[in-house]
Amino acid sequence: MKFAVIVFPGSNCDIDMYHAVKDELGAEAEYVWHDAESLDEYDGILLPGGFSYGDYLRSGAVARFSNVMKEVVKAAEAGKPVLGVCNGFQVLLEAGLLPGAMRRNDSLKFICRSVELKVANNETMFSSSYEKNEVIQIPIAHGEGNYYCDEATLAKLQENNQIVFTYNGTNPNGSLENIAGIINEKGNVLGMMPHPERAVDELLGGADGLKLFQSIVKQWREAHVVNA
Ligand SMILES: NC(=O)CC[C@H](N)C(=O)O
Repeated sequence: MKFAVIVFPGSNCDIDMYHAVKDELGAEAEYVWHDAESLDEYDGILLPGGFSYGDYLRSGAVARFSNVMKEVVKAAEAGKPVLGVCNGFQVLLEAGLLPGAMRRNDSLKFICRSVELKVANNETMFSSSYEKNEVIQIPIAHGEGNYYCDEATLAKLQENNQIVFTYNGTNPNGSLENIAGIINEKGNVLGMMPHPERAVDELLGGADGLKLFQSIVKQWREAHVVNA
């Protein structure tokens, strides 16, 4: 399985993302610059965190117009796994690949620390290696992680089981219903504010994020590897 790690001007978690999938997971990975014309050769698309285009206007608002986003939309429509972490999640929201919007943290402060997450849905291609309601430790690092959507959208997210991760205990940013990560209706585009790529090795303080990447590969193998 080969991953593309999309790099925008201002991305700053691309190296962590690459390290997570290449070195810790043992999958193939390549950096792909924002002006790329095609993502056809990749099986999975990763949008890392950072401050794409300086977070001007709103975080993710400029990045969504970059060349590569047409290809990300194409990959999502083709059913490939697309994961957006932090700024990557914000880009997916701005691009309309996920519903809702991101507001500034209710404290109006940038928060960087480890938080507890609950795996609210473990029946997705990104979370199948976790137990249902498993509590995991994953770092956050954001100023705009206060997820918001209107009532009708929230009802739909709940009905379809699209809320994959919630904050457990303290909600660090004021997000609606403690939402930390959501998936699209089709089940192949996940956005989350916490950084699983920063929790892939006990030496880094924890490895709870690794199962997310393992889930993606597991699903891909089941779909692509033909038993002889
Ligand atoms: N780590 C990140 O991706 C930061 C995301 C975004 N720029 C914010 O502050 O909310």
